[in-house]
Amino acid sequence: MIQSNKGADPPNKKDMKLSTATNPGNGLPQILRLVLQELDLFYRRDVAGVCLLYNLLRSPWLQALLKVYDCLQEFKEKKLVPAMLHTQALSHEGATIKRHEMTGDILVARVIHGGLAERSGLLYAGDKLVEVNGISVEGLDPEQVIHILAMSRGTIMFKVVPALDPPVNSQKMVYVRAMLEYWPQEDPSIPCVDAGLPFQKGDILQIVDQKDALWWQARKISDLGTCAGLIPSSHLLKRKQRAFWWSQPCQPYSHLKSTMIDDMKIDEKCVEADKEEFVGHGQKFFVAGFRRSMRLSRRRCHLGQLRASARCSVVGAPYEEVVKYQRCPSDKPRLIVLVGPSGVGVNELRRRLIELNPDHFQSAVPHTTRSKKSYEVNGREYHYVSKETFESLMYGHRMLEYGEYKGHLYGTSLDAVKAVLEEGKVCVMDLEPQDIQVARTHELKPYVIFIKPSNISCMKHSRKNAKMITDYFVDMKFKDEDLQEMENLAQKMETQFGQFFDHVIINDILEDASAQLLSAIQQAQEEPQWVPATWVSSDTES
Ligand SMILES: Nc1ncnc2c1ncn2[C@@H]1O[C@H](COP(=O)(O)OP(=O)(O)OP(=O)(O)O)[C@@H](O)[C@H]1O
Repeated sequence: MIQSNKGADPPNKKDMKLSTATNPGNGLPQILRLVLQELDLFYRRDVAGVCLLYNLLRSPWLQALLKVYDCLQEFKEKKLVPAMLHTQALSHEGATIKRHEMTGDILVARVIHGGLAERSGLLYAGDKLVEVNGISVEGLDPEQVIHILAMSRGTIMFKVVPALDPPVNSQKMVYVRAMLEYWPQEDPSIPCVDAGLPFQKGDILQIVDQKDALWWQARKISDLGTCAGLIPSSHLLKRKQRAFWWSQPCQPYSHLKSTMIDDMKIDEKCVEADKEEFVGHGQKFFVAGFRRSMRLSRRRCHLGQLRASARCSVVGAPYEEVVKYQRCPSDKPRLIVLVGPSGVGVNELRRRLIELNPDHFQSAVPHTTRSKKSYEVNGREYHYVSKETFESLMYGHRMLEYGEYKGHLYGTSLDAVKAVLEEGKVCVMDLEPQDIQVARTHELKPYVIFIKPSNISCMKHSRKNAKMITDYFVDMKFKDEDLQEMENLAQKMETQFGQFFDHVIINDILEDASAQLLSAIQQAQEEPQWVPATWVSSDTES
C-alpha cells in the first residue's frame, strides 16, 4: 500500500517548485504581454485595424493555448511528467505497487476505488514510479519503496511516468452474495494483505473492478462509504477450492455428530398418533405439515445428508450475483422457509404464526405413502399416495423434501407449496438446511429464516417446562446435553449453510421470537431484498 500524507504539513518548497509547471517570467505569455503593451500605444492613437488585432491577442482562448504550449515545452525539456507531480500527496489507502518481472520497474499495480489516488484522477495502474520525495526508486524492491514511504513525514511527492493507455473502467457495477468466508490475513497469495477485504458467508458485496482476472476490488454494501478492498476473483477462488478439495483426505465426517441412532428399535407406543390440531379464533384448525412422523422422518433422512453435503458445498460457486427485488403486491407471496436445529422451536414458531392469522399464513399439505386413518381427510392432513406415485414425484424432482419413517415415505411436494402461494397465502414451511438449494427457484423466491438457539444458560431457564420429541419419546424434558447438542448443530448449520440465510432469529423468549418472525416475514414480502439475479431476469426458468 502506498502510504502518504501522514501529517497536515503545508507543501514544502520542493512541492511548490514541482507543482509550478510554467514560469510567468519566460516564454510566450511574456512575449504576448510585451506585444500587447506595444499595441496599446497604437490602439490609443486609433490606428486602423489595430483594434481587431488587439482584441484577438487579448482573447482568453489564445492566452489559454499559450499556457498549454508553455507547459508542454517544459514537459519536453524535463522529459518526465510534471503534470503528475501537481498532486500534493496520495492517499494512505490509495494504491498498491509491484515490480515488473522483466524490467524491474516499480509500477502502480492497482489504484484502489474510493481512495484518494483514484479520486484525484492522477494515478493509474501501470504508471511507473520513478522517485519518492526526490529519492530514485530505480532498482529497489517494492518493500524498500514502502519503507521510504513509511519513513516520510508530511506531503509525499511521487514522480511517475504515466502508463501509455490508462485503463478505462467501463465495467458495470455488480453485486454478489459471498458463498464462503474470506480472511486476507490467512491468504499468503494476496498481493497486498492491507488492501484485502475480509468477508463472511452471506455478505453482499459490491464489485467495483474486475479488470484483474485474479483480484477484484469490492466493498461491503453495509460499508459503501469506505474505499474498496481486494478480494479473490471467482476464477481464483474456484481454483483454490479445487486445490483444497484434492488436498483433503476422504473423511467419514465423524466431526458431525448425528442425533440419530440407527440401530435402536423404536418403541411404537412412545411415538403417539400423528393427529395434531389446535384451536384458534374460536375455531378448530387442522394444520398440515406438523405430523410427528413427518418431522421424525425428515430428521432421520437428512441428518445423513448433512454429513454428505459437508464436502459437496466446498465446490459451489464462490459468489452468487444478486439484485434488489421488490415484490409487487400482485405477485405471488414469497415462500418462507424456517431452518433450525431439532428442538429449537421451528414448529412452535410456525404454529403460532399460522394461529395468529390462518387466512394469511399456511403450511403445505405433505404427501405420505402410509394409509389414511379413519379420522383423517385426504388432502387435509396428507395427500395419501402409493409408493410408486411418491417415487415418481421424487425422481421427477417434484419433491422439495422427503424422508422415510417406519417404512413409509413422507415429503412436501412443489405443487403443494405452489397451491398455497397461488391462493395468495404465505406458505411457511420448515426445511433441513441441505434442502434449501432445491427450493431456491425464481418461482418460489424463498426467504430463509434461521431459528437459532440462545445460549445454554438462557435456554435452561426458558426451556424449563418445554418438551421435545425424539424417536423414542414424545414429550421429554430437555436435558443439558440436548441443549448442548442443539447449540452444536446450530453452529454447524450456520458454518455450512449460513450463506443461504436471509435472516436470523434467536429464539429465547418465545413471544419476542414470534414477533420478530412476523416482522421478518412482512419485510420479506413488502420490502426490497437481495435475491439471486437469475430469479428476476425476464427469461428465467426455474
Ligand atoms: N423460546 C421458547 N421458550 C420455551 N419453550 C420453547 C421455546 N421455543 C420452543 N419451545 C418449546 O420447545 C419444544 C420444542 O419445540 P419445537 O417442537 O417447535 O421444536 P422444533 O424446532 O420444531 O424441533 P422438532 O421438529 O425436532 O420438534 C416445544 O415444547 C416448544 O413449545
